[in-house]
Amino acid sequence: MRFDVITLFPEMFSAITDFGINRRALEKDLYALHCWNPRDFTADNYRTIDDRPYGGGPGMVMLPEPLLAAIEAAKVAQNQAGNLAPKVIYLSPQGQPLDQAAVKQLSACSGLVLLCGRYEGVDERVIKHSVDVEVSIGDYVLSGGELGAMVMMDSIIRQLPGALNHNLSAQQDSFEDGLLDCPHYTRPEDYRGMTVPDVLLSGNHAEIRRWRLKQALGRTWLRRPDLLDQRVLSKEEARLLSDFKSEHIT
Ligand SMILES: NC(=O)c1ccc(NCc2cccc(O)c2)nc1
Repeated sequence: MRFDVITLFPEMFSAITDFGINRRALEKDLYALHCWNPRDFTADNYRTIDDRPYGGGPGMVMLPEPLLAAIEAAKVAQNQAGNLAPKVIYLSPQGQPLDQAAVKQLSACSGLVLLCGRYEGVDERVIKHSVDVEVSIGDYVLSGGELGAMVMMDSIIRQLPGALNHNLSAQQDSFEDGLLDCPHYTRPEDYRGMTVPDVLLSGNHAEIRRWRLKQALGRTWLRRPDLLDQRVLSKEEARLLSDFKSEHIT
């Protein structure tokens, strides 16, 4: 996976390249990251990348020329890396909400160009001319698209084969199967009188799997019933959830 990011602040991306799973994945060549700064694609001495909005109003809008030139340069680099039609994604509050299903789809791409806006956003003609899909990481406004890009990149990198030290099929991440995650425990068995559920100490892996699935279903029912609406339950899951409900003391 090759990421080409258009950003005024390339240094921000050390937040994912320098730490943990994302750092190891970079070192293992599971992905590559190249940042392009629109300021390097300006023609004036002040390296101007924004201007006031037509129609008035507060704030500034990013100029189309430097952005389109940076996107073109990124696309050429993607082409040279063998990715002939990289998807161009614009991070904005106006985008379609990012969810795990979208993350899985995006992780199948070989190259992505991520456009990070600042100020009030980019000139609309950039979106019309060069953006394939607009994506939002949530219903709130950030100072720029960079954190959204890093959130998206982190979730995609985790999907790349070899990124997680245990294979993904065993990985019951939240949302991996459309449910919230079950509770997790580690040492000590008794922490200030709070003990670990016996089943987890039993070594009975079938029972442990059932307990974890029941807890994930129950939690999803209690905290995010909307996720259950979108999910067909197996017979076993339906039974476990109804057991959880009947045992749940409100
Ligand atoms: N929810 C998000 O994914 C998100 C993305 C970017 C962003 N800020 C830069 C920006 C970009 C475009 C328009 C705009 O109004 C603000 N804030 C939040």
